[in-house]
Amino acid sequence: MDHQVYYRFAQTNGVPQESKLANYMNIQNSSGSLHQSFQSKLSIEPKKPLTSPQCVGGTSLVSSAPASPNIFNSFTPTLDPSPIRCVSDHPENSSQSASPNRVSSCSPMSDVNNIAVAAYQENVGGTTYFYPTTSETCHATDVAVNSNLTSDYNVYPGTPNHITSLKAKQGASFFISKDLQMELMNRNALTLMQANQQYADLPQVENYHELCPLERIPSNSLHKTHLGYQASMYKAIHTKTGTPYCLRRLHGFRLQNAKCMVVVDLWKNLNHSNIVQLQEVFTTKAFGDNSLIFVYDYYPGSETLLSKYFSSDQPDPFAPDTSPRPYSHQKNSILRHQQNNKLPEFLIWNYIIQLTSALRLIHSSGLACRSLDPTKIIITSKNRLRLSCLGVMDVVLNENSASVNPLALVQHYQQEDLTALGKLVLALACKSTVAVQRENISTAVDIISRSYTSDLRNLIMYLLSPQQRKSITDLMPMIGARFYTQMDNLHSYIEVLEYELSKEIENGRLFRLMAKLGTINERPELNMDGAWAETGDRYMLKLFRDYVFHQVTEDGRPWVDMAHIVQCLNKLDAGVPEKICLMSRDEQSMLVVSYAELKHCLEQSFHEILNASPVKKDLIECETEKKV
Ligand SMILES: Nc1ncnc2c1ncn2[C@@H]1O[C@H](COP(=O)(O)OP(=O)(O)OP(=O)(O)O)[C@@H](O)[C@H]1O
Repeated sequence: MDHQVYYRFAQTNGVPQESKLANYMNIQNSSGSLHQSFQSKLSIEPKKPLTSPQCVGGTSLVSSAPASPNIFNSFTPTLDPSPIRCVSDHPENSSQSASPNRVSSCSPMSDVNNIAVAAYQENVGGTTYFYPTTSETCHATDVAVNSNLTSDYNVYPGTPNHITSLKAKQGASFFISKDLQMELMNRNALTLMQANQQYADLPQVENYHELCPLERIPSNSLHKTHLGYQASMYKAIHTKTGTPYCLRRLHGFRLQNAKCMVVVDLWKNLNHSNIVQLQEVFTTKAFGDNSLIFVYDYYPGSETLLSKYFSSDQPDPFAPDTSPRPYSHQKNSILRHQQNNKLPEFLIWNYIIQLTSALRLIHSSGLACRSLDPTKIIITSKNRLRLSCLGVMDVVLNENSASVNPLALVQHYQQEDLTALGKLVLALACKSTVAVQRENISTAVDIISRSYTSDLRNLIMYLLSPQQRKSITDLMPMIGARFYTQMDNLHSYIEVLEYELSKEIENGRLFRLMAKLGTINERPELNMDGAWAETGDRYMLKLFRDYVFHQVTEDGRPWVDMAHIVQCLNKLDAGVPEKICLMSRDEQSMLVVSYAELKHCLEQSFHEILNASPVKKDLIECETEKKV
């Protein structure tokens, strides 16, 4: 089959693009598809002109790679294998030396992001080549690496060394890791979750709608929690911002006075990574009663420490043994249970660090938690703990009477917090909530002395000792160097997340590019022009779309290669001077075109669409306005 090869430059108008811009050569190709044998035939082109350095504005991209049409072989994973050197403009370069072969009709390649690329053409053996003009060519001696030179495109920076081992484990990918993806998607799904039919009649409460219970709402009002008040939890969406929140409702609660709102304001200002932030507190009759609502940040997929570690499925080893077995027998079974189920010590210290960190802020703000309980601490992924019920006790008990010294009261509650922390750590170490009951404490401490370090035991003993006046700051030396381990783990995890994020930034960039391509390709009409998408610049982009996405093997089967797609899009985004060969669908014509030209076509065509569009929005608009 005969193919006509056209070298196209700048002349983007005219229908079709195959208007003869240059001489052509005929190439025999048996299959007609874009495959290697065809490519090898094309690479017979003389190398000399094609390897000449090409200067883009003040920056020269000196490439040793042949610029011959390269189809399958060009799918190497790097953007451009050639070394890229930044060359400053040299006065000598600006004088254009005329060459007999250079035709004055050569049109400078039009502005690509303000980068003018001029060109001349030359006929070698019947094939026309286009080169940058002398003014643009730069001598190697002029090369001066200018570190301040900024480009309008990003080059994929590779993977940081410390991530590579992890990457090797996970398997390199263009996308965010599967585990993280699943986790985030799961959270999204939970955030979008809607109440089923049973709760369809839940009202809108002030600015919060789409209420969805986070636990079964007990129909029995005798099911009391929170100091005698029935309580329920909902996810709700803020009507104005669309942000999800968590509402804790106390049923049938009448607020006597508004003094407690002073403390509420203190809680609202408390911001810490281990605290569920309180947003607001209000009363409502929307449920048909007097309800008190506490609005907190919503953390999808969280569960309480109680449900995570103290499952009711397993019998508690510390539960009173009614059988007539000797005490030693029960102690042995507790030991066995503890050995089989015990939490790793580093995890317990991890929790201690998080909880003490939150308590430190709370106490130093003149407040007390008062709900340090496994049911009021939520845990999300990566063992992140958060105190989830802050401020409720202060409002419900509302002890702001004149007779009470508020400072003394807070100090008392802070001491209670520390005792509660000791019990919590003991319960976690024994995996038993019954272990913290007064009669079990000595057995429990004995048990943990056998399983954990003396540091952990000492911390628990300190917190549970009734005599001393304790302080949260006393715990810091007890935690000691474990802080550094925790920090190191956190920093490593941040680096992993940043690496995952950087991949998605690249994907976002390519998505915007594809959004532009998709907006242009196959558009039925623009400004009453039904042939718009099939002519001029758009025709080039259509062929490019085929080149990127519709490659086939020699025998016509689809060739799906992500690396090829990503590489082509990256080169398009960068507008590199590398040329590719595009073929019309009827296989009668081929066009040799550079990515820089294609990028220009894309920008031009997209602008045409934007200019005709009444609404210019979101990503595409941002992207476009940034570049214009
Ligand atoms: N801020 C929050 N974001 C998301 N889910 C939360 C949040 N706070 C609590 N939850 C979830 O709501 C559910 C109920 O929480 P709650 O604090 O009422 O615990 P509980 O074990 O039911 O305690 P109680 O028996 O005292 O009501 C739990 O599954 C918990 O994980």
